[in-house]
Amino acid sequence: MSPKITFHDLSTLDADARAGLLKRTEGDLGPVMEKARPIIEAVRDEGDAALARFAQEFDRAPVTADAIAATRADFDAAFDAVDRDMIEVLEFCSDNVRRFHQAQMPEEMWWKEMHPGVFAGEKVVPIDSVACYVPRGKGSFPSVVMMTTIPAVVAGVGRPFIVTPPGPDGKVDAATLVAARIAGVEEVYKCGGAQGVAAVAYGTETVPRAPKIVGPGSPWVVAAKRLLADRLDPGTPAGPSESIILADGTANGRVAALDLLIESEHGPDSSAWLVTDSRAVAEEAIAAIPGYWAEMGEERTGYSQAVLCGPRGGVVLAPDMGAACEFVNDYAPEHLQIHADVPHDYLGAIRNAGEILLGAHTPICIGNFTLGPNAVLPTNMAALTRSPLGVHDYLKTIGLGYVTRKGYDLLAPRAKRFAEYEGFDAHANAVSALRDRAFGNAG
Ligand SMILES: NC(=O)c1ccc[n+]([C@@H]2O[C@H](COP(=O)([O-])OP(=O)(O)OC[C@H]3O[C@@H](n4cnc5c(N)ncnc54)[C@H](O)[C@@H]3O)[C@@H](O)[C@H]2O)c1
Ligand SMILES: N[C@H](CO)Cc1c[nH]c[nH+]1
Ligand SMILES: [Zn+2]
Repeated sequence: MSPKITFHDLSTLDADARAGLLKRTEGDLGPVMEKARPIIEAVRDEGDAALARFAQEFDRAPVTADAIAATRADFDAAFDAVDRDMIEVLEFCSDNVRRFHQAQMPEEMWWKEMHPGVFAGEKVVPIDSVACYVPRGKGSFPSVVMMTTIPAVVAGVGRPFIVTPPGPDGKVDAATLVAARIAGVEEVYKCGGAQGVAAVAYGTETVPRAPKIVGPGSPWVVAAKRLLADRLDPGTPAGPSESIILADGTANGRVAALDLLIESEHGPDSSAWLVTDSRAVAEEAIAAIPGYWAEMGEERTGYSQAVLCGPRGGVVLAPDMGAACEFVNDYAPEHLQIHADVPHDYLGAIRNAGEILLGAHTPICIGNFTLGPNAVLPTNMAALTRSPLGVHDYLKTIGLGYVTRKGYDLLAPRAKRFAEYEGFDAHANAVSALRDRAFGNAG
């Protein structure tokens, strides 16, 4: 018999119980942080030797300290190992991801004439290097290679590279290497988890140090990013996957249930909710789920049941769609899909989500793999303030200014007045008569 799917009627919950539904596993990383600390210190002190030891211990992978980098031969062998149809899929999807991110690129430089002779603007520059974390614990993720490396290449990052756990054969997942070569990135290092993040933060004999790491990961990765945030930019927080399927009374509960299962199968630490104002849709979805579990493998079913029958997933019945949308906004899910005859009607009401996928023909897996927009999205409520991974994560802007003599005459007296108010003598002097004298002008 299938375990009981979690069900909450929002109209019966008090504020504390409602707030409890918003919680993710990332909110409680204390024990993982404690265990990640010595792993980080070992990598800092011992470099590649520690990476090899942790690969053997945590990944059961026979990796040695002199073989942390994937070789050209590994890449070539990967193209032989991956089926031709999968390579075609990787090429097709990579092309969509590339075209989306090319469209996202800002102008290299812009100027605005604020007043006659007063010019202000910005120059956009790629960062020098970046590490792309590609998970490999409860699956392999060539899609994450596409989502992290392609925007880096489009943005023009000088040295993008990949860190990823080795498999039990001591090798990098073959499709990960194929996706990397398609993206134009041929530097891949076999280190994952907290030790992979530490390798990037400190550098080892083999792994180059980088100022930034992007990409999703397990709590080990998230914890290490937090612990090392003063040494490297940890990018958008992207932890265990999470989703909300928002459905109104026009939705087909059986199809909504199929889509609810998508992100529930990532791991027992994921979160996945169906939120609807229709008791009929809720009941139809709950009735359909056991049949879908029967079509899944044992491991994925176990993860999905842990999520949908536990405290971080299931079905939420809202009194109306206004309340349902407000629940979504408070939750700020990584992935949101809207099941409704006219899904666009709800677009205006949603303020907080990593992505909004509209309609029953846009399931989250299409966004994960094939659509083009980035699927590395903010988790754990970071969507309240953060955006999906994109070219902007690999770019920085530098402010620009240029003032002619005519413009100077307009700005200088006001700068002087400001400097006097803030009490900065040199600031004031630099825009006083002293400047004219320094130029050698009379007066
Ligand atoms: N937000 C996104 O865009 C996105 C995309 C894909 C996956 N994800 C999420 O990323 C996560 C991937 O997790 P994963 O486990 O599959 O891969 P992972 O590579 O992130 O984590 C596996 C690594 O964790 C370390 N580890 C595991 N157990 C350990 C232990 N007991 N002690 C020390 N280290 C340990 C090991 O180094 C191992 O290689 C999932 O939670 C998934 O939901 C998110
Ligand atoms: N759902 C993940 C982001 O949360 C992306 C992904 C990759 N593979 C499967 N799913
Ligand atoms: Zn997914």
